[in-house]
Amino acid sequence: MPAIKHFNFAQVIGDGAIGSLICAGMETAQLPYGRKTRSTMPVTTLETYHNKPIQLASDRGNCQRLTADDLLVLPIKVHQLNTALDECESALHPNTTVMLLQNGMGGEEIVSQRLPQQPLVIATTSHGAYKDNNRVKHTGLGETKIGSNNIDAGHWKATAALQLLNLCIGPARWESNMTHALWSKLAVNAVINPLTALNDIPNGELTQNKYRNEIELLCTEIASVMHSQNIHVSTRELVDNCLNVAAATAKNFSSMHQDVAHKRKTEIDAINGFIVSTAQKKGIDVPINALLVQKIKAR
Ligand SMILES: NC(=O)C1=CN([C@@H]2O[C@H](COP(=O)(O)OP(=O)(O)OC[C@H]3O[C@@H](n4cnc5c(N)ncnc54)[C@H](OP(=O)(O)O)[C@@H]3O)[C@@H](O)[C@H]2O)C=CC1
Ligand SMILES: CC(C)(CO)C(=O)C(=O)O
Repeated sequence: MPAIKHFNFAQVIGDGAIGSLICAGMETAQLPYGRKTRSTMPVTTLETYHNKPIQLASDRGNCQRLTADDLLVLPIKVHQLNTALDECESALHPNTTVMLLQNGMGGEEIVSQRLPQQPLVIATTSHGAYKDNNRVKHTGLGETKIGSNNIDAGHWKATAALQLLNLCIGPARWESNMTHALWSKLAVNAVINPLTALNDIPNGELTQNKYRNEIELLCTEIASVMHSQNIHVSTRELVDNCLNVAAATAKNFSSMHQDVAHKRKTEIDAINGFIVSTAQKKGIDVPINALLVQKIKAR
């Protein structure tokens, strides 16, 4: 069997929760990586799920010059992508692979409009991590899906990206239909994130009966928008999936809950906002999603 080719170097943008998990995986596997951070107190340590501390490589303020055999990892929010690309675009080779890793939609469009020829892989993860000053704690084990609309699964860059994610936030698997995987995750985030943020509750509380009606109405809207994108799921499947994730992450406070609590910009535009704008284009009414966008923005 031929040896797997790795990326020569991975440039990770930010020292966020998920980015730090990825760096810790590369640190452990002794793969070359760099971090571009901008905080006054950058993350130095990742505490693993089993409480083992891993020291991360020192950060640098700039993106390093990257070659065709390197990887740019963007584990940042959709609304942070344009700034990151402004800062990194000139450091990219036309064949540097770019990896997107975030909740919500719109990231692929931003990157492919700005860098239409760039090899691009898109990933979504259900691992949980929490950033507290200069430490990140791996709080929940999950899995990661990855796919691409411009690299074949057999290309070495696809294999290398999958291998990297398996080392850092595995188990990871290649999805031939990433659009489907992203919509499924979007549906979960569109229910759990705003409802936990607005009701100030951990994820597990959403399994209580008093939230069931709102969750069902929300999932009915989301299922009809997904249907308009040729993704055929029933309201029942969406509700069950949301409740399963809420139960599996019962003690977690969702990322939107944390953003609201810390008065940070939320990802509502890339989550429920994306559902609303997709629905508008198709002439579908989604009043509950629209109301959640309004309510989160009013926080
Ligand atoms: N944390 C989790 O458990 C999970 C998160 N996700 C998703 O993954 C994505 C990332 O989440 P998470 O890691 O939690 O987010 P964080 O806010 O912890 O991480 C993003 C980090 O990147 C930094 N950053 C953004 N742009 C730049 C830039 N141009 N240069 C340098 N640093 C930059 C931010 O800095 P600053 O603070 O200054 O903005 C921030 O520290 C989100 O879409 C989230 O929804 C998905 C699954 C689970
Ligand atoms: C899966 C879930 C809801 C876990 O909290 C999440 O992705 C988030 O908080 O953004």
